[in-house]
Amino acid sequence: MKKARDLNLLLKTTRRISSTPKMDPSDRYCFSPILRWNPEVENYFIKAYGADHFSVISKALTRPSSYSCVRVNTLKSTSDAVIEKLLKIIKEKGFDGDCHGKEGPEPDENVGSPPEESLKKGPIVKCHIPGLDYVLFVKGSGPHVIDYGYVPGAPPKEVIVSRKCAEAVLRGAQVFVPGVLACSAHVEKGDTVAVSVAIEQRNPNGGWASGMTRGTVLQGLQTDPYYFERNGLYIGQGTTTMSRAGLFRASEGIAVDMNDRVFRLPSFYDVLEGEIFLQNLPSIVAAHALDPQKGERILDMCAAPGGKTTAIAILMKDEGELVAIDRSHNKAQVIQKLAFEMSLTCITTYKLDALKAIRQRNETDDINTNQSSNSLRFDDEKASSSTTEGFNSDKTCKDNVSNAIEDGGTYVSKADIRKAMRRMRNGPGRNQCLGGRVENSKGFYPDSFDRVLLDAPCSALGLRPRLFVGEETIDSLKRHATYQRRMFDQAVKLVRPGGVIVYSTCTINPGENEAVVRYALNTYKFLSLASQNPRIGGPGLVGSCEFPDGRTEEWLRPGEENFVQRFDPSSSLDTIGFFIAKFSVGSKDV
Ligand SMILES: C[S@@+](CC[C@H](N)C(=O)[O-])C[C@H]1O[C@@H](n2cnc3c(N)ncnc32)[C@H](O)[C@@H]1O
Repeated sequence: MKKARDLNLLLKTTRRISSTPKMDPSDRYCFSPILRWNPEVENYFIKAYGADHFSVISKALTRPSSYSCVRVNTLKSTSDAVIEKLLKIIKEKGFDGDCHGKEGPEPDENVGSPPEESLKKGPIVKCHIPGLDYVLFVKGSGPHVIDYGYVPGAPPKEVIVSRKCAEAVLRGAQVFVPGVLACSAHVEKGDTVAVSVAIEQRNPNGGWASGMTRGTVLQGLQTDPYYFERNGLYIGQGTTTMSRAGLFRASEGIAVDMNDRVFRLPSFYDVLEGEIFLQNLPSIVAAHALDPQKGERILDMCAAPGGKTTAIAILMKDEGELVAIDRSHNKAQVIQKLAFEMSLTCITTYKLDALKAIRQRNETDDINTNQSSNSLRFDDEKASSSTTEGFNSDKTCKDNVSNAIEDGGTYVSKADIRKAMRRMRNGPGRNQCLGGRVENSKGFYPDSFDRVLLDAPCSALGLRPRLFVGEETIDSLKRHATYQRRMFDQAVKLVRPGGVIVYSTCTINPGENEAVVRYALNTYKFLSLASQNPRIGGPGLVGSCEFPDGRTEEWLRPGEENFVQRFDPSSSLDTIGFFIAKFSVGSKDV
């Protein structure tokens, strides 16, 4: 009876509806997004994975993993202590950590495949991979069918948010004012609203746009523009913190306080700061693959926000020198702050373009040195990190400056000494952050690192949840790969013979993964693929792909596939899409 009535409603609607598949209006509230790809990119991925597998990957990308992965700072705490604290937080504050007083969900057996069978035993378990018992999995659940209070003819009040906002909400965030695009008429502060997402649609000139004007008034009826585009795109229910007028007048703040989301994942934002770090499992595995050792000099070439940097520092037991660079000053500050919070002192952070990371041996501008590794340590790091320790006399400053010079065994100009003393006296100034000032660097000498991690900027086509990926074209994917090769060239120069390079990305694109490995092996005969520990990802792609323009992209050759790790978002590990390759560096004379 209800179905017949709803069908009648459907039939009464406009021309637009006749081209839309008919569905029960209440079905529109079941979360079932379809990822839209650029057609050429879709064809390319279908060639790589096969149509069926690619469709499963595509679907997995629209959902978050069914668990959160927490890395314990073992220099400050233990897994057991953290489990105890997190369980207490969940009990006191509710599962989303937002103090709504909600109970955590009962373990739900139908939420995909968690990484460990043992997740069924409770909401938090230790990772069973040998050496990774400091990694904790906190179980989430979903997709849930939320009762939005749909009544035919009297639809629930609604808020439509931007796609980026929705992706964040699915990961546990609130709806912030800038993310709100449209809202029902007569919404008041404290109203319960159904939250859905406006996703980019193809427009007549071939581009993509959500086409929604901010401030649109929704009736919630099928005559609303965008009504049908949002079938299956409802992401949760929340309470408005302001009226409709306020939502579009304000420029910041929480707009909708989410009460329920289609995926319930623990949000440990701002919880146990310095003691834990929320990080994807493959990223932690990448730090292990690098196999950093105490006392070594290691470079993290694209380090912000510092997730892998801090994981590496902990594996080094905070002994040695870990140089973390990022092109963006603000992002480099985030690394510095994180290192400070985690009490990691072996990390030196610089703002530096990795493409200009090589410093020639004859460069003498303001520092002369005959040793390769520590030349920038005094002026960039020691002086500034000392600043945070609160030196208050010129004598102390001078002593520290002198010690720093002696430590590094380098010549430092008087101007540098004056600058360092000023910094120590004055404390943090402009551009400084918790953890000290982030300096620019002039680069590093060739062969000056034992190990290099190149966690390259990429198309990020492995990150989850993604609700739209149509912006990536074959050309844009090619540009990412070109950039990665140029970065790899720098990594090869900076690592010493006998050293190690780990290359990683968070994309499923073989052009940025296997094809970069092929480039590396073809170009640098002294590189060889090395085995990784742990190895929990799947094998790499072997073969090649021909593009319509005649270009051929070569991937791995038989025998190479088991040296790399490919994390498939649709696999039972239920991680983001990720790729890791490890290279041993032989003698560069060959
Ligand atoms: C994939 S993210 C790195 C994530 C990081 N490794 C982590 O685990 O937290 C890539 C980073 O590369 C940085 N980046 C992009 N181009 C760069 C360049 N030319 N030099 C240095 N950093 C660059 C970006 O600012 C971004 O922070």
